[in-house]
Amino acid sequence: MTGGARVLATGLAHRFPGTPWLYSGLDLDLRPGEVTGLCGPSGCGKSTLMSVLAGWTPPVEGTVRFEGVERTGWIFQNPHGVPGRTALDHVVLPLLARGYDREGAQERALATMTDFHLGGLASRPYRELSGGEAQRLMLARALCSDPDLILVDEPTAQLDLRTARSVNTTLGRVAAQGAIVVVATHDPGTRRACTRIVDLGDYG
Ligand SMILES: Nc1ncnc2c1ncn2[C@@H]1O[C@H](COP(=O)(O)OP(=O)(O)OP(=O)(O)O)[C@@H](O)[C@H]1O
Repeated sequence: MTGGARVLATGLAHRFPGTPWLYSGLDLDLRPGEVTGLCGPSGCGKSTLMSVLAGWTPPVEGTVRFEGVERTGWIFQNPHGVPGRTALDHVVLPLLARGYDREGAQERALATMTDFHLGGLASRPYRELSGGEAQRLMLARALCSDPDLILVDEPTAQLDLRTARSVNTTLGRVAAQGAIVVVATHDPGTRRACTRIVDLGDYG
């Protein structure tokens, strides 16, 4: 995480072949510390825009400039883990892949999991985690890779109110640690956790 990252999108427009424009004329200037909520009705192009902001999908019109974005994390709506592996393993393994030794990786993973109120679940197999615990685990794992940009798709879609509230609080914490956070959501609670809302319905 460099802390000086910026994503500058200008004049974005997107459509799929043979279909109407999803959005057009969209400008975004995303900075660390911000949580930007992408809102709008189902099918308006939120996930498509996330893919454009991840640099995976080229925009049909417009440009996206990434400054100082070395690592991007994407947390999908339905997180997939390895059922028989522990919660801790899910956070440790990417750290090992980044060159941490086992002790260092476990220490960092546990500290981050504790931040996300998951410390007590470290040795629990992934298959026994609740939906909200799995979401928070994926956020903890993403944060451990020191991402400059984190894209989160519908993080509270299938969660109860209390768990959703805890996930929403987490988004602010991730941003406060210096990441640019972009979240696609329909949830009023998540909207309140955002520092800025982009309603794609305004660009249709
Ligand atoms: N590869 C594709 N080819 C053609 N159409 C696509 C493709 N991917 C998505 N679409 C269409 O583009 C539109 C926008 O999809 P997208 O998933 O970005 O919407 P969304 O706002 O994230 O929806 P939701 O809130 O339901 O998740 C939808 O009508 C979808 O069917």
